[in-house]
Amino acid sequence: MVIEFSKYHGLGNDFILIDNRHSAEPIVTPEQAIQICDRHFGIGGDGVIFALPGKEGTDYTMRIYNSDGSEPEMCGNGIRCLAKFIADLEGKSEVNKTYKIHTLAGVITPQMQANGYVKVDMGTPFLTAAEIPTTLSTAEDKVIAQPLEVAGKTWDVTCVSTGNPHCITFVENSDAIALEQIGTLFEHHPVFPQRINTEFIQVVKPDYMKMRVWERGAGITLACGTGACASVVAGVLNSKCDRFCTVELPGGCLQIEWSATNNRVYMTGAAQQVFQGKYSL
Ligand SMILES: N[C@H](CCC[C@H](N)C(=O)O)C(=O)O
Repeated sequence: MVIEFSKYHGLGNDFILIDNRHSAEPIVTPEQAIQICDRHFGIGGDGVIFALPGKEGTDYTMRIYNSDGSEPEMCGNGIRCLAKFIADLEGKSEVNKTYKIHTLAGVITPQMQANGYVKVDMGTPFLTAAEIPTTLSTAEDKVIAQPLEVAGKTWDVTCVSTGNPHCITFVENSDAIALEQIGTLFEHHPVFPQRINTEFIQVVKPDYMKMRVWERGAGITLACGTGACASVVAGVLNSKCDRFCTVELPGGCLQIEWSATNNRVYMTGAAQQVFQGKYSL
């Protein structure tokens, strides 16, 4: 089977996007997604994203497979890429156009901005141990600055779900973290029954933080949108940052706001198409 695809990235977090509007199920299997994402034997990417028909009153449905074939609930950089992909498919790019996208994390609404960026209402964060999920605290308790032993060191971690699970720890120097060695130890730690995305945050000033990330199902990526949102929520919960914060990732910057008025998180950033092609499965 030959599939047509478009390659997009959000701050270097890169995805293969597939027009799946003619089928209610993804036309590529998780096993095929692993092959497609391989950077030597396939197209190369952090994941595969499908634009499926909308349901329950939404315009489209987003499904995504990580590069290890697992299916996460949501992807922040990915949904900005999807919004751009949809505008390209529909042959129009309307400033302030908002798409209603059905995801496994609920209905998410990306809005096209005049400067070409995309602003996304990411919904409300989930903070109890049961909602992450994690066994680090009792089910109905929040997980804020809790000790977690990883690689012979005790880390103070705060857990936030943005539809997908995140573990955030604040460090003096995010560049000094040996992500290659410890990222997978966090991801597969037994206190995270659905694995975890882990963010290492250096707060430069109250409205500016640096972030590095080890993603569940993808490893080290250049950016993580849901992770940036979760990190600002964790920063506010730990009184380390403002509710409106710039997050600098290796691939670029995102503007994140955790609204004090409606408890929703907003993410604004770029998303770009880099090439299109056909791939033989
Ligand atoms: N690897 C993540 C999904 C992609 C999230 C990230 N790429 C983003 O931009 O939010 C997970 O399994 O939860």
